[in-house]
This record gives sequence, C-alpha cells and structure tokens, in this order.
Amino acid sequence: MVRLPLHELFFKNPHKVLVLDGGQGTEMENRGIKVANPVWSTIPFVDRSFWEDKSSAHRRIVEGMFDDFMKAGAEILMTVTYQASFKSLSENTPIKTLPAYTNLLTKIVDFSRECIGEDKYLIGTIGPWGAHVCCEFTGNYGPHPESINYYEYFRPQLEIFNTNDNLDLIGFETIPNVHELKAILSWDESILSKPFYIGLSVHENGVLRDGTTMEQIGDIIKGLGNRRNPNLLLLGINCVSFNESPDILESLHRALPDMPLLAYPNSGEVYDTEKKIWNANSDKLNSWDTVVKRYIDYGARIIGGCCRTSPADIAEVSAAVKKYT
Ligand SMILES: [Zn+2]
Repeated sequence: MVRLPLHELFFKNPHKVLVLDGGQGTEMENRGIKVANPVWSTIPFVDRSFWEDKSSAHRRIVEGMFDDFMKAGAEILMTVTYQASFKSLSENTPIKTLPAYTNLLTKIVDFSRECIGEDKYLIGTIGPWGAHVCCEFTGNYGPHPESINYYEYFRPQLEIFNTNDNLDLIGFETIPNVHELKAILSWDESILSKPFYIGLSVHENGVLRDGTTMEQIGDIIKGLGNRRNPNLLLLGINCVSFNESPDILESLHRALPDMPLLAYPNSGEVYDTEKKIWNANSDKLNSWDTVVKRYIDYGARIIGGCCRTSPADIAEVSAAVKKYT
C-alpha cells in the first residue's frame, strides 16, 4: 500500500499533522447541488445517472470539489456519507434492501478513492443517530437516550466501512449525546475493526450538546481501562463554533492529555435555524492561523473544516499547519 497505516504514520512522525478537507455538504450546495432533503449531501449518489453517466453534472461537481480540496492541501478526505445510514436511505429513497444499500455505499467509497488517488487518506464518515431526526445540534435524544439501539442503527454502515480497504479511517461525526458516545465506546474490535475517531458536537459554552462536560468525557474514556477499543485513534470536535473551538479543544486536552485529537470547526458563519440561512462571519474573531496553532499546541493530529468551510479555508489551514509543525 502507498499509504502508511495511520497509527504507524502518527507513531513514526510524532509531529505530523494531517490536513483534512472542508465541509462537503455545504460546499456541494455552493457548487449548485440541492441538498435540502432527508439524506442531505448523499442525494446525488442515489440518482442512477450519477453512476451511468460519467460526465453527469453532479459527478463533475463532486470530482471538482475533491480536486479543489486536494489542491488546497488536504491530505485526508471524507466520503460524503454523513446522512447515509441504512435507516435514512431506506426510509427516504428507493434504496430499500441491504444488498442495494451495500452496493450504493461501496460505490460511493470506491468512487471517492478514485477521485483522490492512492496516496491520500480516506475517511468513511458517519453522522450521529441524531442526524436521522435532525437533533445533532441539540443533543436532545428524547426521554430515554440510554435505551436507543445505537448499534442497530449504525451496524449496516459500519459493516461496509470495516471491510472496505479503500477506507483508512471511520469517522463518527457530530456526536451530541453522551449515551451515544458511551455506546460507540463500548464496541470492541469485532464491531469496529478499523481505526476510528469520534467528533463531538460541542456547544459554544464548551459542553457536549446534552450538557456533559469535557472532564466527564475524559473520565468516561479513562474509565474504559483495558476495555478501550485499540482502534480508537482520535477524539475531537467538529461542526463547532470557529471562535470557541480552541478553548474547547484545550479542555478536551486537559481532560485527556495523551489522547491524539482532531478538530474541524465551522467557517465562522452562524446558521439561523429558523430562517435557514447562514449569517456571515459573526463568529469569526480569530484567523485560521491562530486557531490552528492552538489546536497543534493541544495535540491535534488532524485539522480541517466542517460546515461552510471551502477550499480557500483549507488552504489557510494547510499554510498554518506547515508553519507550526
Ligand atoms: Zn458540519
């Protein structure tokens, strides 16, 4: 394989920080794909013309997006599968059976690998259970979040990602609820057999969306002891306030000083959930240079952008990573 396995790359190069791509869902939207639907940014892949017509407009847009993120300096990129759980797809699209689902997700992963080539790293992304019901930014999982069968929800996607060699890493993104976090952390190597990370959805006041503190999360992870899945490679934050993100990462680092971290915040624009619009840069008091420096100080090994970050943002991330590593 052209790529060193990620744990080896990080272990052999203690200062290596990988530049991640940006917010694909919102970038695809910027490039003209309508993503407002229950499977969000996975929608273009559901259309047969995406696969049958290699010059289809949507296919060109996704290829161009990967290309521009790589030109900006991204070394690790994500599949566009945030809202591609079996439940979401089977309830909202013509993909109704497990074989059809496996076929679609395999095609998406293999297509993404073709787009990025063999020397870049590829993450199979998985949105939280809450993405299915749109509550990843409230963390409100109803009266009994502890009774939700998270494994049943994630299993089809996990089984496909575990066994596809085109993927280097599995990414659980935007996890807002501590019961979901505990469920993921309880899964051993038979369920998560590939390196994985968990990206937390953290409120700008510094606690998980459901109110759990970073210190409590540190205790949960330390409490796993030797039950901790060796494939848990990184923990971090994503889709969080740009401006608050360095402080949040600092508190995570304090709670877990030896844990490799990752950070990919939003662009600094703020989403108005009522009007359904993004308000320009009201949250961006810092520059990428400043936040990236601080992430690296706190042990970040993967840094990129989430919603509304574009190749221009990733170019700034990349420049800062070069400067500070
Ligand atoms: Zn996001």
